[in-house]
Amino acid sequence: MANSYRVKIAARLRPPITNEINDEGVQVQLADNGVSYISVPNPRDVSQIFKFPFTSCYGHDSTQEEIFDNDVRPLIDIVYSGVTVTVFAYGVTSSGKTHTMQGTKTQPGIIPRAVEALFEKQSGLQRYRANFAVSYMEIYKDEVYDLLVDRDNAPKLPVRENEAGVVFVANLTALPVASYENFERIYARASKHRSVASTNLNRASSRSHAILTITVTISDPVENRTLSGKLNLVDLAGSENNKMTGNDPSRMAESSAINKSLSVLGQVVHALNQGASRIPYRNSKLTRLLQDALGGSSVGLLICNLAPGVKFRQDTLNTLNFAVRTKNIENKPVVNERDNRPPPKPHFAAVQQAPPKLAPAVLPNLAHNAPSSSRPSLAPLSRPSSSGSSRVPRPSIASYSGVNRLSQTMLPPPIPQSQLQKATLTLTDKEIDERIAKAVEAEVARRLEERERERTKEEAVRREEDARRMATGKAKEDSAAKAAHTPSGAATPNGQRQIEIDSELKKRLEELEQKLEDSSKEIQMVDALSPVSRKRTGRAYVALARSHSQKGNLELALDLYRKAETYVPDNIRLKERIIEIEYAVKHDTAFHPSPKRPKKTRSRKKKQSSRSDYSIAQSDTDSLTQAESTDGLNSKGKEKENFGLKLTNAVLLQVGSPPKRVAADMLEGAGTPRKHKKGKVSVDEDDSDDGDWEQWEPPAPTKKQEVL
Ligand SMILES: Nc1ncnc2c1ncn2[C@@H]1O[C@H](COP(=O)(O)OP(=O)(O)OP(=O)(O)O)[C@@H](O)[C@H]1O
Repeated sequence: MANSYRVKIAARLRPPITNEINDEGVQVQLADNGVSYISVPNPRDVSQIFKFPFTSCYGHDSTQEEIFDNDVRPLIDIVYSGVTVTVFAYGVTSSGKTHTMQGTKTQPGIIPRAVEALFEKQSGLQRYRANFAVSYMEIYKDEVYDLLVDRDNAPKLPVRENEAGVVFVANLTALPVASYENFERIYARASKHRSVASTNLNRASSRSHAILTITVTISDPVENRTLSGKLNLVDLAGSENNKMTGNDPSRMAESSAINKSLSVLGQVVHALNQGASRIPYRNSKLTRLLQDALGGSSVGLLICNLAPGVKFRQDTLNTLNFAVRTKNIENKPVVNERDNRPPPKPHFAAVQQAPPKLAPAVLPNLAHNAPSSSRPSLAPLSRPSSSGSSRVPRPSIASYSGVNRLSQTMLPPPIPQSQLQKATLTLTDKEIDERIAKAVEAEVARRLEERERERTKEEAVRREEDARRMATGKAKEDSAAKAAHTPSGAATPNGQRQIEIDSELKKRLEELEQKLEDSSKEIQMVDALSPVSRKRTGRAYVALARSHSQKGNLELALDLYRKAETYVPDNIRLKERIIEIEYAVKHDTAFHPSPKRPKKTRSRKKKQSSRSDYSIAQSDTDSLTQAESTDGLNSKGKEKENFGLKLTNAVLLQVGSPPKRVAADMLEGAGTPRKHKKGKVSVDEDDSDDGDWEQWEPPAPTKKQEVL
């Protein structure tokens, strides 16, 4: 669950201005416990004093700098952390809202100071880059206008909500800002567009609510991520008592709109405090646009401007009551972060990924005034290592007629839900790795279990066979008879050599099997991910299956062929082989592989060149070729008898006595050696020849190739 942060309240009492009597009706006090409060006498019983304690209370002698440094400067770092911050000035007309937010040339207010501080921070960045864009709008008589365009042509702008529930102003201008001076020019020009009129209480009374938004886009080129922070600076129009303002009909229409929107603002705050199920944000454009600051996902600071004196006492009490209710509102700030890296390829281990939630911002305790010197670095706010990025900010500013103009808002812009979900589903490399590692662990465990079962089975078969031989007492005779039937038997030097080769073959195959079983997680991971690796693993299984089929362990061979099939499910030759062995197992008949296809020229050449390196005689190779080409076609007799040996020789041609390097490669690699040049073996990365599986030669690894 996201952390909750209350809207912070600061109260500022302005000094008396021309013709105002300083009756000290409203005062800023400091309690014994160090807490400051605003004291206002009860209008009905002046002996009774109402006290309104706030974290920050500023008296009439407070300076612009003081307020900014205490309450606003700490928010600059929060903006740089990708969070939206909203500062709004609230109070009766002429209470000093515009003075506090905008200020004057000699006494600049929060807006120019904040922008200056944003640029200051930008100049100190090293690894990161920060870009700014400004938009400025006013809500006049409940209509939104763009203050960055010529006022005469400014159309009413619609307030919309995207599928993610984000409220935005369509077609609002966003101008990139390169420097503070650049901003000053834009802001000065735009401020002239704001609706201002003279009233009895204020000769330059704002007739609208003004919302200035600075969007700060912070890019991290190393991690290829973007943070998008926003600073909304809101100068509300003041509530008005038409009797006091002496408004004419046209001012009264404005006043009515102002009072209505402020009344809805009060209702929203009240509903939030009551925990109401429906918050009336939609009842005015002001509250719709401030939705994120009130019970939403931004950090809020409300500055209550107070006018001095008994004359404004009731307005002051209204303002302070509003402030008291507002300070109970809880927001859940989130970090607006975008991951710009290309989305990872879909992977079986990532398929089940649950959509990550918005990353809540972990903010410093804003209830305390942070000293200006203790400003944190670029990303001062610890963000939970969420599995995905949080709200996706609006895309970069598009250029239009020399002015960057697009859907811009004080809040993030519309984003198609599908796009939003895609962005939030993105996994980090680390998460993918973890998932893969888990999946591989499970796969390795499964294989080991399977292998154990096979071993037990094999053991049982061997014991059964031994027992049978012991029982008949013919074990020796059988052995002798077998030797007698073998053309290159043990009695001859060739026979002795054959036994050595057989034993070497057995050893190497066992090693190969063992390597298959004991493959490291990373290798298994590549197997799982790469089609080439799958093919190679399939081939390794085929080689093992074949060696077992040669030994007569057809059931085990069948199992291995089936395993191979899981890696290469589309291999027709393999499917045929499985059917053949299944038939042989089912009907308890000898296994006769179907005839081999004629070899390709390239393959024959390669074979021949390899042969010269091997210690097996050319005649053996020839007899193998002959046997392979006629298997299943010749009469079963003699051919059948020699079948096992010939196939054994076939394997020996591949595994038996190759040059040292090839032999080592064969036991370690899973690719297919293609060319032998100056004693080196190279491997085609992607072997598209799926058909001739029985011709598989154990491979040599490339640099990046996995080792089985
Ligand atoms: N702290 C202050 N120090 C000196 N003068 C101030 C201060 N605050 C406000 N004033 C002055 O009081 C007058 C009214 O202030 P301002 O226009 O800022 O009020 P406002 O709340 O914005 O009014 P409105 O809602 O009508 O726009 C201005 O002349 C302004 O210069």
